Amino acid sequence: MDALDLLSTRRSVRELTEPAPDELELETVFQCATQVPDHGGLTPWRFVVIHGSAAKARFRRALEDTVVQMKLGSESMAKAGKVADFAPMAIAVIAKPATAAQKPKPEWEQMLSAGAAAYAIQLATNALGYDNVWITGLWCGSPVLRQEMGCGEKDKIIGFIMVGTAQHAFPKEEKNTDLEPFVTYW
Ligand SMILES: Cc1cc2nc3c(=O)[nH]c(=O)nc-3n(C[C@H](O)[C@H](O)[C@H](O)COP(=O)(O)O)c2cc1C
Repeated sequence: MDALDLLSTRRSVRELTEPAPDELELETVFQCATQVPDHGGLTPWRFVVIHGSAAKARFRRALEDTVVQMKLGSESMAKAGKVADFAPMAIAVIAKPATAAQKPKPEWEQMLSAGAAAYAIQLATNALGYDNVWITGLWCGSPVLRQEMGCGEKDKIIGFIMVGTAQHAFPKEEKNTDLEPFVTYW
């Protein structure tokens, strides 16, 4: 797919089913995710792939334990189930600021690099023919998920890229944004 076509027609998809990328395709996806701009070469990102029945069961348990631990109630428990079943694959993107680096860069810059990595995962999976959506919700702040994913104090789960194949065909058209409010030419 032409790069500009991909960038100008990308859409999030919320109804996702099998198939999801295989191991070889994931290698490509993470090669793309790790080519993002990265001031100082600090590699401030980590990725956790949740795929397959064992991983999905672990994810579900962590989501449900979050609801119990944070006393969030039955509505959130239902949401936890939906997140667990959202897609055949979830990729957690964790911003891992290298604060102890010899020449650290501001944390906000490192967060943005992780955000770029998340977007690269979206674009790369799209380019491979899959669909996805980036979600966050209260799950990103979950102490259970943070611990399960080995987050340090400064680390932030910045999203879960839910990946699979669109259940229904959908039109891919350019958004044709009215650019006037967003762009100034000096
Ligand atoms: C950091 C971030 C967090 C998001 N969190 C959620 C979320 O928790 N739930 C949700 O439905 N959409 C969430 N979205 C929005 C969707 O990923 C998507 O971008 C939005 O629905 C617009 O669709 P589009 O990407 O096709 O334009 C989030 C987007 C970003 C960038």
